[in-house]
Amino acid sequence: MSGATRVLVLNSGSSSVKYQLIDMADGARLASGLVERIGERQGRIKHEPTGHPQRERYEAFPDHTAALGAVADELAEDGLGLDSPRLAAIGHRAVHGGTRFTEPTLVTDEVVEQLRELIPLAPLHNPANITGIEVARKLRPDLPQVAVFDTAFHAGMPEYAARYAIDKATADAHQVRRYGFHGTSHQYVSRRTAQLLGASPEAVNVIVLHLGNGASASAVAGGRCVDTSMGLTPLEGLVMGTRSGDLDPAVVLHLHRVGGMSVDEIDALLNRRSGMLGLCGDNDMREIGRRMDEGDHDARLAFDIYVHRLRKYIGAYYAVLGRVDAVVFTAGVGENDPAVREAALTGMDSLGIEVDPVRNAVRGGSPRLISTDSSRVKVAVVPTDEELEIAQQTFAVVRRSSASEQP
Ligand SMILES: Nc1ncnc2c1ncn2[C@@H]1O[C@H](COP(=O)(O)OP(=O)(O)O)[C@@H](O)[C@H]1O
Ligand SMILES: CC(=O)OP(=O)(O)O
Ligand SMILES: [Mg+2]
Repeated sequence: MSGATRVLVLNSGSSSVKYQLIDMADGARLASGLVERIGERQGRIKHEPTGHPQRERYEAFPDHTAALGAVADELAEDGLGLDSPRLAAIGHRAVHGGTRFTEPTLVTDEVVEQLRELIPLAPLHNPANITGIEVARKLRPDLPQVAVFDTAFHAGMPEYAARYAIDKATADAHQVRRYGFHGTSHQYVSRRTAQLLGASPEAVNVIVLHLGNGASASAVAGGRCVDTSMGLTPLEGLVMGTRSGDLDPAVVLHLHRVGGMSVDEIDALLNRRSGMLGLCGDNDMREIGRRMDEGDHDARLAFDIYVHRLRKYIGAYYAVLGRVDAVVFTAGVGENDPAVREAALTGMDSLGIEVDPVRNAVRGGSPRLISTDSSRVKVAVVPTDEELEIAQQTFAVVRRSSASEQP
């Protein structure tokens, strides 16, 4: 591996692939990009070679194999192709690791098989992750591939937070427990927040609100996750773009028994046609904001439901942590939507949380405080970087395994 210090990270989602090529010798990002709308009539690839103009192309990517082929071609065009001897490894986001995977893991046939077995618990995510791994292994069979799991950061949650209050034997027989997701983001953002506060991660308690298409909250005490809002699958918790989040489990039984819906229909309803999309017909918060400005009632109500759920989790995790040093917003909505941030925290002065409206309105791409100077609890916006975190964890695995191979 001598001289090979670059890591390619692939974050394969249900209809997109995000990627970054990072040189771990100096942390330099050499290229990054995004393939969107895979499987649709027209997709898009946006490729940004660092220091050079970005390239954007519209074309159909029928599946993830085609999308990853396009990523490889774009990288090759900048002399950063997958055949480069400087590439040390490919790191993959893997969403559900079950009870088996709680650490970044070198990919083998057996690991892929286990990921396949976990598909029922992450139906929107694990299939795409597996395709990403398979394509990358075909392109560079000689290269270490590392899977970094969304569930890993939450694996150390106390058992009282991880267990559901159902019959113990049944839960154990089917590995029914709360796993939590977006862990790479919660880990990265909580650590970055500590840095922003000038403290060590061990010294701070933070509530992280990862609000993207999928959304989750976590309570992080001294660098360790003590509770998180997603559960057995990425369906529990906050209201999301297309997912319902929390509901009375009897809703499922009712829709089946009385509504006559099949289990698969209910699954599709709750995962793909609920959340903001189900409530108002749009799942993009930008569009919802525009509609609210025009006085649209459904958009307003959807926003209020979204915010109400968020406030409940903030209150709950405040109580779980006891002392909160910071509330931090991240991911697409959290980083870009001042209206959500303000609505989520308004009226919490008695909890020591005061948002500064001017700071909150400022747009920017770097970690920043948006609380007033007198706010006892700091409020921050910290852009997440799951790809950087995956690259670091991937490189650490590769270095460890090559060190252990030395005679
Ligand atoms: N400027 C913005 N204002 C409000 N919401 C935004 C803005 N930009 C992006 N978003 C929201 O972020 C979401 C995507 O977040 P992201 O973290 O990229 O999601 P994912 O990684 O789950 O695909 C979009 O669906 C949209 O709702
Ligand atoms: C786990 C999850 O919900 O991921 P995403 O937000 O990428 O959909
Ligand atoms: Mg995401």
